Amino acid sequence: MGNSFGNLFRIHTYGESHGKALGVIIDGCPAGLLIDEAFIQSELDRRKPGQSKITTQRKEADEFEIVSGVFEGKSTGTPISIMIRNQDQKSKDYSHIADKFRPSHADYTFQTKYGIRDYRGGGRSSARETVARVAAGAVAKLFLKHHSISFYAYVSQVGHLKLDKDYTQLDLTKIEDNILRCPDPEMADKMIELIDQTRKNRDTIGGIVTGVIQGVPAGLGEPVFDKLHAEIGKAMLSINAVKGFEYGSGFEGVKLNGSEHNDEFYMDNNLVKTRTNYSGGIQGGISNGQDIYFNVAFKPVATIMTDQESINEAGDRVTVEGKGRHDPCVVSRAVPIVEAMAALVIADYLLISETNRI
Ligand SMILES: C=C(O[C@@H]1CC(C(=O)O)=C[C@@H](OP(=O)(O)O)[C@H]1O)C(=O)O
Repeated sequence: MGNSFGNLFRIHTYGESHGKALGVIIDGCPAGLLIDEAFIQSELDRRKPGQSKITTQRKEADEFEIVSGVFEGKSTGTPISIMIRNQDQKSKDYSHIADKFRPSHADYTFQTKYGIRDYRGGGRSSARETVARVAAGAVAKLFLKHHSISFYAYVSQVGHLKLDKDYTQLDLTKIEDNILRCPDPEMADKMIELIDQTRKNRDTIGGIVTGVIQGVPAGLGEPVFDKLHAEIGKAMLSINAVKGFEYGSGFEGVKLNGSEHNDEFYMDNNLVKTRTNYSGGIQGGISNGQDIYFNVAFKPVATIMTDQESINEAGDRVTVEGKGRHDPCVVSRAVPIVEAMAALVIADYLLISETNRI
């Protein structure tokens, strides 16, 4: 359990941070899809470690190998397996925590659940697992391009520094213009400086990634337990370090009255539209054709470069040294991960929606 995601467009990921390789098996991708390998690599490059001064300095090319499911450049309808080999593990950085529990990491809970754990780089609990999700998400995006569905994500907050514009007021073509992936250049500079200063202080900081999905037709989503926003929420909350999810008006919406919050319908030629979009493109758990937008909150990375008090497996009081190569803030590399998880949900729900009616 727990290593698979999705129903009809279904992924199964495998691998550990310091093992031989990580990867994904995608089951249910429709046949005949042109598998653009350059696009998959460009998506992996957006997530890979070592890409800037505000990320971990572990150097991984994250080049991939398609092992199955593709013939003459197209999907065959059989499971697509994509593998990414690890190259730059430094497992000795982790020998000091072999029997210690790092504060706010997954060490204690993995040890308690399984009675054994690969402590090297956090093993399976490492955010390196998300390389497999981004590879699968790239395939989902290729499929969804045929349906004119597009995905954007960007950094909207770092620590207390928050954009005061929403996605409709920002130029989303500017997201990749800076190492942080924040479309407001002035704010990006301030946020990068804050992350860099935090890194120099041997500490870490959190932030928010905003996601936007455009072009989703009305009618995607299941009515009761598998509401579209519930599935997007699960997808986002399954990403390492995520502590919060909200969509549409979210938590701020409680400040409005119904008279302000209701999204009035109108006809724009033959298209049904709403004058506002507090619903975030989903009503009754089903997409209504308007933009879907949401926020994902990432905690400060648990590994800090200072000593911390903790306990070992025997329950003795110990000091955990802060060392190794880690991200001072994950949000810049989380942007493609958020897009990938959103694409996986929409690909899955699009296929499900085709089974809803005769
Ligand atoms: C390698 C990646 O990020 C890693 C995520 C991570 C963790 O504990 O989550 C710990 C570090 O790995 P290591 O100490 O093994 O070098 C990060 O560099 C990646 O995302 O590809």
